[in-house]
Amino acid sequence: MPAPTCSSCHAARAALRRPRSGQALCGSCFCAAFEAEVLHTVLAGRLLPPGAVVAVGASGGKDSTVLAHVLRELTPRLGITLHLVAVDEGIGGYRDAALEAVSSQAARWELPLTIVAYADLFGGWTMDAVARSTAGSGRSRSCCTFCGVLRRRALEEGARLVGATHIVTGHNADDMAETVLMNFLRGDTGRLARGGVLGSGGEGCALPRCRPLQFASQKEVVLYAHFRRLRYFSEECVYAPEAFRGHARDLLKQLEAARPSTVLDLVHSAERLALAPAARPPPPGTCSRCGALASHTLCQACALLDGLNRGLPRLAIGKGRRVLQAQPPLPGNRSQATSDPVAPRGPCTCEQSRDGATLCRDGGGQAGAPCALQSDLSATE
Ligand SMILES: Nc1ncnc2c1ncn2[C@@H]1O[C@H](COP(=O)(O)OP(=O)(O)OP(=O)(O)O)[C@@H](O)[C@H]1O
Repeated sequence: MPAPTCSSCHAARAALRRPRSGQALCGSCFCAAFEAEVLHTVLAGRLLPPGAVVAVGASGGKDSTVLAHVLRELTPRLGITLHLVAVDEGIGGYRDAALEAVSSQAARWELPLTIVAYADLFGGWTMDAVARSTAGSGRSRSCCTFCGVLRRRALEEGARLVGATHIVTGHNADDMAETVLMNFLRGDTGRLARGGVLGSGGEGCALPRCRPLQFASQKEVVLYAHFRRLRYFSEECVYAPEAFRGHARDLLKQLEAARPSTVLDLVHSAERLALAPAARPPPPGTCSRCGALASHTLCQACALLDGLNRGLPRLAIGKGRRVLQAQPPLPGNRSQATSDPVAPRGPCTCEQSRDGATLCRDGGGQAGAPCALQSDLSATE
């Protein structure tokens, strides 16, 4: 049976049925509709005002490739300037190839590109070093936690470096739905409360950031890249298989098979979610070390770096963080981002007391008190 005619231009043969509406469209009408929807998201949400200098978080993957391309198409309508900012996390066998993809995109599209590296920003720490430090081997389940927090900080630093007024990332509807599901599964009400908003207005000293592809499904992002013939890097990060996100993704796929609107329904649920007053997180303050927005004394990035530099990497995750906050600060400065490289310390040396309770010599606990590192490890495994 021949393909139906495009229901928009009524001239070309339809090349796809839109997953969300079932509408039969040709490739160019689909791309035009996709771009119009992103434009609507940006304008309706007042995400990027005319004159904005926008740092696009460019990973070389499909989402940020599509985001950069669409925004470049929309630049005349929006009156914005684009600058690609790529973060080199220091992940051997993965990021180098992705950065090559970003560099060739920047050259092809004639967009300025700036690359910032964890090693330079975070006192010598690369993600491979963090992974070795957290697990004693090359892999760790908490890698994505560290990487997510540090990448957010690195993107902020990179955006400031290029004089950006706004940051955009390529998170799509599927990414958002996974995050909502994960926050539900973890009972993380604080993140649930923030999860649905299209972007942050730049509280504290942070630059405003937003996700213009938040309502675009992953399938449509891939279709757009296909019809626009965009080349991108598609390998999975070497640490991703260990992440909890993978379980949320699998669950979402099953739910979507039974109910195709699951992804967008979850995104919209998060938008409308209102927490009971007692469950609302306290208003954030500022990090005592770097001045970034923080719900504790230290922001997440400074707390993680502090834990790493003390040789107690997991102390900054979960309950151990409270113990870490009580520690006198290590000599450091703004986010420790520009501090001299600090050699990673060895693992905590705990000992067993006579009554069998674990005592800690440098795990952050008081003499004779249970080791905070030990209890934190069990909380996060
Ligand atoms: N190394 C990086 N440098 C700059 N921005 C990044 C980097 N990694 C991720 N981002 C930004 O964060 C967004 C979400 O990244 P994440 O890896 O969680 O999802 P993804 O679906 O794989 O995205 P992508 O397909 O763009 O790689 C990306 O679209 C990009 O905008």
